[in-house]
Amino acid sequence: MLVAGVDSSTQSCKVVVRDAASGELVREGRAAHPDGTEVHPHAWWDALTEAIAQAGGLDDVAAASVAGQQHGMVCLDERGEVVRPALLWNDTRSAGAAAELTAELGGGQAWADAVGLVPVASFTITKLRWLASAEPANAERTAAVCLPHDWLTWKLAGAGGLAALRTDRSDASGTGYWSAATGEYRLDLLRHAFGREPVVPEVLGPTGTAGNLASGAPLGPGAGDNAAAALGAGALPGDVLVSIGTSGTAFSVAETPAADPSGTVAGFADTTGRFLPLVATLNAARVLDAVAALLRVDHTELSRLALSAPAGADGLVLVPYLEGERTPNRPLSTGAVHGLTLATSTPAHLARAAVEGMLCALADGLDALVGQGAVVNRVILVGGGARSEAVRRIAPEVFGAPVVVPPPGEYVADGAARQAAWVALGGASPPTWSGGDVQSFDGKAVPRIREQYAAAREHTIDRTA
Ligand SMILES: Nc1ncnc2c1ncn2[C@@H]1O[C@H](COP(=O)(O)OP(=O)(O)O)[C@@H](O)[C@H]1O
Ligand SMILES: O=C(CO)[C@@H](O)[C@H](O)COP(=O)(O)O
Repeated sequence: MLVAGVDSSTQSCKVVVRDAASGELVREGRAAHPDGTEVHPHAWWDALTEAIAQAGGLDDVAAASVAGQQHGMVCLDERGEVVRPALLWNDTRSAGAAAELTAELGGGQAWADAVGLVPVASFTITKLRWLASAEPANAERTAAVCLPHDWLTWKLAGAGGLAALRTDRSDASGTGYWSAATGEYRLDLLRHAFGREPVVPEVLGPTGTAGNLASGAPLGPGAGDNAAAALGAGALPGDVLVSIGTSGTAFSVAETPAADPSGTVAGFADTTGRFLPLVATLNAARVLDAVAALLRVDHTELSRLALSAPAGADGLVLVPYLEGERTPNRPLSTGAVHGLTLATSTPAHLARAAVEGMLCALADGLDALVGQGAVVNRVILVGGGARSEAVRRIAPEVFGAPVVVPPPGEYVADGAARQAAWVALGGASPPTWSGGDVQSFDGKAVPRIREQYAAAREHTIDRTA
């Protein structure tokens, strides 16, 4: 029996077809998404269609699930047409709306108590407030609001009217108007932010059916991409996953919901009925892409250069806020390089500083997770950036914990496929799939890297345009 999993992530769409019982990879496909922080959902549909065709189609799968980038605002009119291009999780134009909403409810503690998170520009609720004030005509036409994975699932199921929209706990928990702790929508907060109450998707449990493919096979509830990665990588208690994709994320599966009034840790839900406390940065793999482009080298050479410089890069520090930042909440910030001397003005030092700076921002996130009760026995590194040898070797020096890297793979799409297998096979828990051999990296912590980063990270300037 075959099942399919989809990862509609920021930069691309990936489809895997796996054996439901063993997890063995049978077929796969992928297609690129357009650049930008505002993307028309039709571009995701085109990429999904292409990736499905590459993967040999879905006619023979017993179930399928879609995972996707979180938080993106997809507005639909009464007929189910898309009202405007979606604002993605990394679009910072709603930063002002986030500050307004936080103040209006009485601050971070009130939001953490209500929905387990404190508004920042990434979250859907702030984008809806922005829409209501910046584009009132589009807000007026909006009859329903959903997320990228909800919309793609709905399309695969035949787009049968707004009442057919479905979502899952993990993605609902990133909207700002659904509480992981209570499992209920906070439609009062949605109304407060948007001025009225559009249709929102029904939230399914871990193996609920969101609709059916043309073949009649069920579609699982799907998931936010980070929750799907946790399922795909088979994270255990004491594991913290760090994903280095377009976003950098650090998260763990927890038995109790998080409610961090500082907003650093978001109290999301997972795919199994548990919780997923998570810290996200806006700047991860693309920092390495940018520095590789600057140095006119590919990723293999960037990695070689980084590993040829000493730990700490002789004091050269790169603060990686190239896209503004979400954690810490500095949407207008730019990146910075500190510690330039004649000796540190080399490609190797800059490459090392880029890897260290990107990882230091994530290490700050790990500290925050520990502050919310997470135990870090080991870090599981996934995402495109985890393919870099320099990232793998430098990560334990920065994180101060052993790092394991599962075999290169599409862990988000795999998590979606594992959810689909759970839907197809039934049972109290998802099927056990063997994950393959992990590589372990046990380098000793080098505290100086984080100390010099901590001294440098406040010294940035805001963008002027
Ligand atoms: N060997 C590598 N070293 C560093 N970065 C890499 C490497 N291979 C891919 N990447 C980067 O990983 C990113 C894609 O990772 P992925 O996890 O698929 O992102 P997303 O899920 O956000 O679309 C791209 O920015 C890509 O350039
Ligand atoms: O906003 C978040 C998590 O809160 C991001 O992690 C998005 O879910 C995008 O993920 P990638 O495309 O970078 O994997």
